[in-house]
Amino acid sequence: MTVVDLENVTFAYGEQPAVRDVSLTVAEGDFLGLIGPNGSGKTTLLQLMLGLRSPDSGSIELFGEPVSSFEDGERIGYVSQQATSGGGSMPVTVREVVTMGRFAHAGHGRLTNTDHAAVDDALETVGITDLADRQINALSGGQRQRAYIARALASEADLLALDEPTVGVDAESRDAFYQLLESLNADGITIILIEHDIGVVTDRASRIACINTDLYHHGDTESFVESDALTEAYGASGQVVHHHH
Ligand SMILES: Nc1ncnc2c1ncn2[C@@H]1O[C@H](COP(=O)(O)OP(=O)(O)OP(=O)(O)O)[C@@H](O)[C@H]1O
Repeated sequence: MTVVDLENVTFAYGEQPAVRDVSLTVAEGDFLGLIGPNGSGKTTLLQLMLGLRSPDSGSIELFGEPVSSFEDGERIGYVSQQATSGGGSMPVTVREVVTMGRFAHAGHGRLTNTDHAAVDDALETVGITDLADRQINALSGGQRQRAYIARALASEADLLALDEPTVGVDAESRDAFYQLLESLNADGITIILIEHDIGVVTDRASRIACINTDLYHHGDTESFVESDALTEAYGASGQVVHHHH
């Protein structure tokens, strides 16, 4: 089954396109690494895929339907850069954040036992049961990311989209975090991951999309490693791996 299908998608903020004529598909069960230099359109492309931005031209389907027909958050867990960087000062607990993932299921009624069980399961899966009653803003970066993943799991998302989720996370937590992603992927959740560390992407992802406004590569990780796409997309600057902060 095709989860995301982009055909000839172009998007510009002003005159200059951020994403140009990109066509690609993400299949159920894929672990897609989305890479490219700074400002190359990765976040924009991800937001287009999720229906958070409308393309200037081209078409986008999610789960075989036009992306515009999807309700906010339906079937999708999106962990944005802002979500994990600790922005927002809402005094909410981890349990409340994860419970928000159930609102689509609970409708306007009260949360059922099934909802509470789904929240407990999600907290358990990502290993933060002991943090459930802490304020979300009092967590470390890595713990906060797990909380947002748990929210996606509680919503029974089929697709998890993450935008540089390990910025500011120490190496050990980062490794554990990517192991969690791999095990979720093995359980059948489709993953799209923006990550600036190319070594991490080629180690973990089954497929790679490499962009710099234009799409330079889309295919399995092995064919990417053997191709010239990396040097072509990153240009002569030689800036292959960059670090934020
Ligand atoms: N809201 C916006 N308004 C205007 N221009 C924008 C906006 N967001 C992004 N851009 C521009 O569009 C281009 C693509 O940005 P985008 O954030 O998609 O790239 P990115 O690959 O995710 O970057 P990074 O790796 O630095 O996070 C950049 O040139 C950026 O300056």
